[in-house]
Amino acid sequence: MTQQITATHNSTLAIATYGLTKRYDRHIAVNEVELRVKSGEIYGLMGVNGAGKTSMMKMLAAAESPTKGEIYYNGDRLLLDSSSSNIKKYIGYLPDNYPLYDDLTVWDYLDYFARLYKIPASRRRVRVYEVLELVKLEDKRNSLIPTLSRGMKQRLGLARTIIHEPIILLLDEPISGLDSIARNQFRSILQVLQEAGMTIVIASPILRDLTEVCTTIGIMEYGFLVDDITLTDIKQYKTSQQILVTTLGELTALETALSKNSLVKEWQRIPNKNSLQVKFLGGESDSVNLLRSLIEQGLPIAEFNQIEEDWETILLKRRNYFNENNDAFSP
Ligand SMILES: Nc1ncnc2c1ncn2[C@@H]1O[C@H](COP(=O)(O)OP(=O)(O)OP(=O)(O)O)[C@@H](O)[C@H]1O
Repeated sequence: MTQQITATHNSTLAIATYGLTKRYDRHIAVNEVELRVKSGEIYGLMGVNGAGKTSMMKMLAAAESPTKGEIYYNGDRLLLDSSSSNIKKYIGYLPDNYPLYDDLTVWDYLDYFARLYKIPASRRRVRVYEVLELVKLEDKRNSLIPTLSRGMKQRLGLARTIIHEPIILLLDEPISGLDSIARNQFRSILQVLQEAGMTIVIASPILRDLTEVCTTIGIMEYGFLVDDITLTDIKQYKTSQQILVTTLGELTALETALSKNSLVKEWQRIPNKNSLQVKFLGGESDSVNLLRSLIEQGLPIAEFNQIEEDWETILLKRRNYFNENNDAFSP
């Protein structure tokens, strides 16, 4: 049975789950989740506290068994018994609130995990140096862990997670509580790991923590994976652009001129400004033509700017659209 399922599953997906469900007594923490993570991407799992992210990550890391459903890594099914030891070797899992040992130095801590992963003595020293260099903690190798800053501790946690050279990383809230410099440092390390070919899943309740680094964002609500969106989706979405147009003349004259352009879908007046926010269906050259025609009609245009929509606005719009239409989203 497993063989047949494996054969039909898409092995270009680094991670795929089918009907993945976790129930604690009568509470369903993860509900029939169909996660798809492509090889080499950084996938952000976003959801408010209690949405089910940690339960999801624990199942992906084989730290907890699903109540129902299946997990596949590169087309191979993950099972909790010893039959999946080959898959587990390639997973690095950084749990939320993982323990750091206060009486160890940075070096001893990493050396301890290298031994746990049975990295041979001849390779261990080199590997500890490699990860220390990657997370930029070489200078701290002889420091006791309690003397590290929060950002350094998070980077040490990441170093521990990659010590055995996994190809899939599961990071549960790795940058929560870090200041912007520490977040930037952490993010640039993740980008290096992605460039090295790793597939990374990051869980966080804070969308901005994810949008700064992820290539796809999945949204969890009440245990369901309710949406996911890729950078490509966003580009498609942007085929309808928003343009801010400000006139030094009458707004009604601008509205009359806009109504003659078939690519102008609708507009909104901006309160206390002589401006309109215009939803425009054309591409960039069409918007140049629109500006030219407004000027040729004698309108005193003071401002004509594309408004960049951020991920938060787009995701919110998609959520509202799903809720109102109970249907698939189309930009
Ligand atoms: N071991 C457990 N026993 C019973 N209920 C649990 C257990 N672990 C989690 N839950 C419940 O499952 C739901 C999802 O919890 P989970 O920790 O997966 O969410 P989360 O999105 O990671 O939240 P947070 O951001 O706060 O970590 C919550 O209602 C939680 O109370």
